[in-house]
Amino acid sequence: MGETDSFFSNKSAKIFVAGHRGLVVSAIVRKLQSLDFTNIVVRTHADLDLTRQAYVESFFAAEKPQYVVLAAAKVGGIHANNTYPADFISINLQIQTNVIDSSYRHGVKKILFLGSSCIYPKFAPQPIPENALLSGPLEPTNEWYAVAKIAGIKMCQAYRIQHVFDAISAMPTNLYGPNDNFHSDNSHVLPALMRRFHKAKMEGAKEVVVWGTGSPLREFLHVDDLADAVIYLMGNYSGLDHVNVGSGKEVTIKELAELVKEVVGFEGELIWDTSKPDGTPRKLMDSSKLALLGWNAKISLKDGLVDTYKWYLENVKQ
Ligand SMILES: NC(=O)C1=CN([C@@H]2O[C@H](COP(=O)(O)OP(=O)(O)OC[C@H]3O[C@@H](n4cnc5c(N)ncnc54)[C@H](OP(=O)(O)O)[C@@H]3O)[C@@H](O)[C@H]2O)C=CC1
Ligand SMILES: C[C@H]1O[C@H](OP(=O)(O)OP(=O)(O)OC[C@H]2O[C@@H](n3cnc4c(=O)[nH]c(N)nc43)[C@H](O)[C@@H]2O)[C@@H](O)[C@@H](O)C1=O
Repeated sequence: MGETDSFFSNKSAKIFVAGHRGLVVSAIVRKLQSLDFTNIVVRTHADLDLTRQAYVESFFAAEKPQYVVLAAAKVGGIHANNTYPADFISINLQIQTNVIDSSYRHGVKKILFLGSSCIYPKFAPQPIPENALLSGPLEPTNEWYAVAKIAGIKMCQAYRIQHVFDAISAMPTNLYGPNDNFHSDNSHVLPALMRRFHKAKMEGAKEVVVWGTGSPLREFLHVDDLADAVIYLMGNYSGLDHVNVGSGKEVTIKELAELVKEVVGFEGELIWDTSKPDGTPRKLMDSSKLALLGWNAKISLKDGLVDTYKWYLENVKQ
């Protein structure tokens, strides 16, 4: 354990990337393929339900992956988190417990667990350092998901301490890009607004409704940058503590809405629905630990939005 260069030296090592149709996993698979990794194992949710411990055990016994990236999860925006708290806590606890434990039991050399910036207290110091974890109350709209993710970090740490198992955790900020979830209500803000502005443009609507006050600040990272960071950490980090992964740039939701509106080419007005929750007021992460390890984000929000809208037009049924 602690040997960090072997990941890049064996391009035929078997890597299980859990959650393969998702935003993050599809980007990680693209990144691994671009680096000539040849033995990437994926399973659809229908083929392998990761909440079922016996199925997960059988899968690991049969496939014996050498590396695991765990990005399968129950994921959604502020409305989904607030509406389905039981799903967000129970599904995520089950998936991560099954996958981390089976990885250890079946001799996986290294696992990376993906958490989220929502693990931090609602009023954490800004930018948020890794050691702000468990220093205050969570944001109520996503505390169930956050508690599951915090348990994932602690499980990786506990297995490292007790079993000398190379389990690391990365905490991404709000992500976006190709293969995002563009659902009208359950998605995150960026794909939700892209879809709503596009629909309004096509229908010649004069107004688009945006949730909340527009004042919360969010940090966005393109999923290709996140995939690059994840692979970088697989090859260059083997520590007990989790690592923040952000772009270092934040915008208000109002600024984001104006930018998405411009990229999509919608020319009407924004109407703010203040009956909808704002969520946490600000969550800019301090990603200096990752910068010290040698990694920084490359894709600007404007370029990332243009790329994502192009993908949306080519791939999402209008
Ligand atoms: N998107 C974001 O802004 C952020 C995401 N993250 C984290 O990144 C990771 C990936 O998120 P993201 O790609 O956005 O999410 P997606 O919803 O796009 O992808 C998650 C994937 O997990 C699969 N999955 C869910 N439940 C199960 C299950 N029981 N068995 C097998 N597969 C399952 C989903 O399949 P299906 O759709 O069929 O259920 C889906 O393919 C998650 O850990 C998330 O917490 C962290 C910070 C921000
Ligand atoms: C990644 C992260 O994602 C979630 O937390 P969140 O950052 O609050 O995410 P969000 O993208 O849903 O909202 C951001 C802001 O945007 C506003 N907003 C405006 N209009 C729409 C809109 O149409 N849809 C949505 N979803 N939000 C909107 C919304 O009111 C809020 O102020 C959690 O799942 C959390 O667990 C998590 O990990």
